[in-house]
Amino acid sequence: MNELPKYVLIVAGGRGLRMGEQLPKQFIPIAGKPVLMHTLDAFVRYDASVRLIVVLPESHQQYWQDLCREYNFSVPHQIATGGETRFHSVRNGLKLVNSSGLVAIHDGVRPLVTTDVIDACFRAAASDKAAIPVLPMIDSLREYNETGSMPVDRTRYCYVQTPQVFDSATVLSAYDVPFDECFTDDASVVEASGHPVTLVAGNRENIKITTPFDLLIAEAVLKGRTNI
Ligand SMILES: Nc1ccn([C@@H]2O[C@H](COP(=O)(O)OP(=O)(O)OP(=O)(O)O)[C@@H](O)[C@H]2O)c(=O)n1
Ligand SMILES: C[C@](O)(CO)[C@H](O)COP(=O)(O)O
Repeated sequence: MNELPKYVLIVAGGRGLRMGEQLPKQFIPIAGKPVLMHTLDAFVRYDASVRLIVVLPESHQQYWQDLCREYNFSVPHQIATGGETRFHSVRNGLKLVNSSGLVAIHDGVRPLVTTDVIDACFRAAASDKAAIPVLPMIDSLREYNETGSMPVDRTRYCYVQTPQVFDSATVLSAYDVPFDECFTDDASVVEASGHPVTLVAGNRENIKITTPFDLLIAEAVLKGRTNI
């Protein structure tokens, strides 16, 4: 892969309402440190030269600085301020991308992302300009209709994960638009700008911590990993 600068934009500007805790989930400690520190560590393990940008709620920026001191967390990173939705948080973070290169956008609450998945996404984006990790559906699927519901062909659908990696010019111009409710991830923004997105294999461990159950799973997986 040619050595373009690699930016990693970690979005952690949300409030974690579905977790039902006062403290936003990205700051909750699991397996010895806050979720967000595990996430940053995963990217540094992949490549220590990545340029990290972390998007945080304005209300918790001092809190994060205090946490970094408390945990002696010294991974270099820039801070951007979160917005009303994930889209707005990403857009704020992208303002700190100041040279051409590749930009990975990753949920701060996906701390179990593996080096293999990060590498596969960067490699695919280096050739295709836009790449995202996906997983096949495991369970049977049904679709609601007017009369009830009906089974659908699960092979036509997939789960979408992060990191979603893009050529910087492609993602910067894609995000220069007003917010649309259809923008549930970065791939949807880039595709709306007319650029196709390449799908690469994700990893089942790479869950997004959303509910208290996810926190238990994430902690168990982290504790089970022997190499960190
Ligand atoms: N305004 C927002 C909303 C979300 N995110 C981030 O986007 C990621 C995925 O979003 P989600 O899991 O939906 O997080 P929250 O919005 O915090 O959760 P909830 O929807 O339960 O409130 C998280 O790392 C979250 O911090 C963000 O940076 N800014
Ligand atoms: C970006 C994402 O992680 C892809 O699965 C997801 O869209 C994040 O937000 P959501 O609110 O949980 O859909």
